Amino acid sequence: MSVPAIKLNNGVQIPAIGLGTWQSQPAAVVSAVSYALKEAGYRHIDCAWGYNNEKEVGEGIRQSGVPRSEIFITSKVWGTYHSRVEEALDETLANLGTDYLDLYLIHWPIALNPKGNHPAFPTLPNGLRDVDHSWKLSDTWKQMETLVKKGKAKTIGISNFSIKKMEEILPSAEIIPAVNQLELHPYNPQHELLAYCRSKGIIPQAYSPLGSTNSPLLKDDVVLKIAHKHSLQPSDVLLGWLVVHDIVALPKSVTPSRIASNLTGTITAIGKLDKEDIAELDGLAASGKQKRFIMPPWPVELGFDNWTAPMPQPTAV
Ligand SMILES: NC(=O)C1=CN([C@@H]2O[C@H](COP(=O)(O)OP(=O)(O)OC[C@H]3O[C@@H](n4cnc5c(N)ncnc54)[C@H](OP(=O)(O)O)[C@@H]3O)[C@@H](O)[C@H]2O)C=CC1
Ligand SMILES: O=C[C@H](O)[C@@H](O)[C@@H](O)[C@H](O)C(=O)O
Repeated sequence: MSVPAIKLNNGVQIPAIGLGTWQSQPAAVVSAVSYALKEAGYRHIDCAWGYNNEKEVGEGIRQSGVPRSEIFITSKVWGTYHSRVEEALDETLANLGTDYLDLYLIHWPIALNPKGNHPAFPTLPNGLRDVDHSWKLSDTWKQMETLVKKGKAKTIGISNFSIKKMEEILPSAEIIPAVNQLELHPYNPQHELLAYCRSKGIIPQAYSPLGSTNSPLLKDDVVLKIAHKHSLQPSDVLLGWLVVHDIVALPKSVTPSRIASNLTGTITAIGKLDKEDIAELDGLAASGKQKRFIMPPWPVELGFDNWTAPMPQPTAV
């Protein structure tokens, strides 16, 4: 079985399907990663310092016995480390037990106070996340670029960047981000943002491709109809739709049968989905189903369409 790959703007090939690890419990993620690599044929794992399970992901990689050189590993720098990106990467490399990453991303375009009241989620007395409003994103990107020069990250990219946020780093960037990891699925296709990414040579990666926790998109009537038409599973339809669009899909699972089918089913779906299916899925959000599932309470304007998360209200003084 050969997993399709997508060529990035630096010539590196990225496997189009990767295993997500957010909210995978530490014990479960060891076996999920090991199973994905050794038994199911995955060669791409998506991690983050902020997931608090990178040591266990590293253990899963070791237990798989698959050589490091065959695996594409992504991680992400968390907001409290925007002023010390190399320190964050060094922690991630130590956690994973490797000396380089294939891809390193800025997790969110928001710097958090590194000296705040929590190492990952510092808050102000009013309960809002403690954002460093004076920090320039272009300075975070400069630090990312040095990691490529040092060989610690083969490729660098961004995550959760709207057009507005990309425009804060692109004018001074020496290296154009290779990817932008975004919430992408038929309920949140972000057509305009993707067109902008493509125009800059930035490949989109889809997080929460099944709708995140408990995979709500698997129950969508159109997805079920298309699955039935081609004798596919709904997950195959959702993941296949992404890969057909040259979008990297990152389904998370700790369940062996799902880990396996998310790879094999996607490959089958790529060959079966027809133009009509793709067009119907492309238009689902516009038909009234637009929905985002991941909207952390950032107390800043991110510049995304359809971002309806309520801002926490500061307490009155
Ligand atoms: N950059 C960012 O800010 C973000 C990045 N991500 C990345 O994207 C990955 C995927 O997104 P995530 O939000 O985890 O959600 P997903 O859309 O991948 O959905 C995960 C859920 O779907 C279930 N599931 C997986 N496969 C199947 C299947 N074939 N049939 C039925 N249920 C299934 C999982 O259950 P179970 O595990 O129990 O099998 C889990 O409950 C993350 O793990 C992370 O790596 C995610 C969010 C934000
Ligand atoms: O990658 C996964 C997500 O971005 C996750 O890290 C955030 O949503 C985080 O839980 C938050 O509350 O900000």
